[in-house]
Amino acid sequence: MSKTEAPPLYERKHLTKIIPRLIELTILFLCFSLLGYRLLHLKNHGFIWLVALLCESWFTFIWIVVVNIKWNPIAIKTHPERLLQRNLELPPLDMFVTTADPVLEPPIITVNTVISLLSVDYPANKLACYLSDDAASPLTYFCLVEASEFAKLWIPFCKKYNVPVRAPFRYFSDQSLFTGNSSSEFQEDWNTMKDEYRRLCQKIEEAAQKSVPCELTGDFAAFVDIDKRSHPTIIKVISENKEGLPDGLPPIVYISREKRPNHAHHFKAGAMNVLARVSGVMTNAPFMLNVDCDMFANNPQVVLHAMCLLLGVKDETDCGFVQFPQQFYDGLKDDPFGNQMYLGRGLAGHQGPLYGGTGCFHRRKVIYGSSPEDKSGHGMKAISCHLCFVFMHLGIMNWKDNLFHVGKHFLLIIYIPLRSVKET
Ligand SMILES: O=c1ccn([C@@H]2O[C@H](COP(=O)(O)OP(=O)(O)O[C@H]3O[C@H](CO)[C@@H](O)[C@H](O)[C@H]3O)[C@@H](O)[C@H]2O)c(=O)[nH]1
Ligand SMILES: [Mn+2]
Repeated sequence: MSKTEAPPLYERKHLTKIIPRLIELTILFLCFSLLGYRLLHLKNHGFIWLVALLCESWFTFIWIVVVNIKWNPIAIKTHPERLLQRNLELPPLDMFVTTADPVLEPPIITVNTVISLLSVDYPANKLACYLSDDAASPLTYFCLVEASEFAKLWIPFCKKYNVPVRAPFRYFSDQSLFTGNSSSEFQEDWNTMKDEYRRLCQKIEEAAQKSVPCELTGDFAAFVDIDKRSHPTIIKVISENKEGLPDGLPPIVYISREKRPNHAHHFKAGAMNVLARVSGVMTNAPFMLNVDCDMFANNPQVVLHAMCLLLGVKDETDCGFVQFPQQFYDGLKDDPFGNQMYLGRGLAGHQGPLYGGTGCFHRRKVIYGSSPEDKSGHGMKAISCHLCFVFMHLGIMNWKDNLFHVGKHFLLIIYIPLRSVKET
């Protein structure tokens, strides 16, 4: 089958339903009727009716906007199986995780985020994971080293049994995720993995109790007497996958960027810039994923889904970034505060909602501010100093974004750190 005849990697589906449309039109009709009624009888009533008329006019205007947005909802369906059938060489991806405080963001959470990314269904020799630690914490580095050891066992286990959720804390806490397989071999492997994970948690807990997790010598020497507000850059390569094994452990790099008290560090945006710059020198993948440290990839095929869009568009300028919606893990029953309500559904026709700051795959070129027309790679601008500038680049340079959801892919873990509870 020639390339042009290959089935598309994604499809746009119209979600239009007649009944919701009729309801929206009825409400609009009622709004206009009310406005007409107010206008006709305005003379007979006083100031109050005028105020009511203004309020109702505003509501009607908002409703017209809402009906416009919802008129032709479109969702995107991706086909990762078709991507795999094409036998293409999949493009490399650099994955970024940011963390800022090992107390407010416990390392076991960050470690789960990293492990869920390392074990996605994607060739390991095409992946690299970079962790930015704004606290320059030896504890975070220690935990990352331990996590890499655990991941060497966890990744083959996940791939062998096609584990549906690759964040171990979540996998081991939900029985429905592993009751399907009753073979004795699986049971044995499962028990081994559970023990390994328990051991990892224990090591991390014990390290967190101490003032320093281990002796600050050798690889840890960079952390001796470190002041998290003023220190030089620390970059540590934890694993490399030198043999380029597709089933091995992807490269893992720890980064704590330079900080000086008289230099604004721009919080997460500053960290993202450093991640983009360091990865540009080390692996320079054409695509980048950024995830907060309190989230995990809820679907092992998340990268393949994103690639369906990034590779499936006719022209790369049609898709600058692909973002996934977030869902809160362990939300309250019946969601009384509407935390899980997702308002972006169907917005693909409008290029999706605004960039949410996490769970997002970018083309590297977009972040560098390179114009879509500039195929030569010349004219690269300095990386913007705040990630919000990504929007501006997208707008100015005519890149487009894409919202994509097949189920919820990035789950946010809610936890209330004890310190904050006491403080409030
Ligand atoms: O100096 C800092 C401060 C924060 N972070 C990291 O940035 C991420 C998000 O910070 P957080 O305090 O958790 O912000 P939230 O309000 O929970 O996050 C939402 O809002 C942010 C913008 O305000 C976005 O950047 C996030 O992606 C989005 O999830 C976390 O991974 C932090 O570790 C840093 O790396 N360095
Ligand atoms: Mn957060």
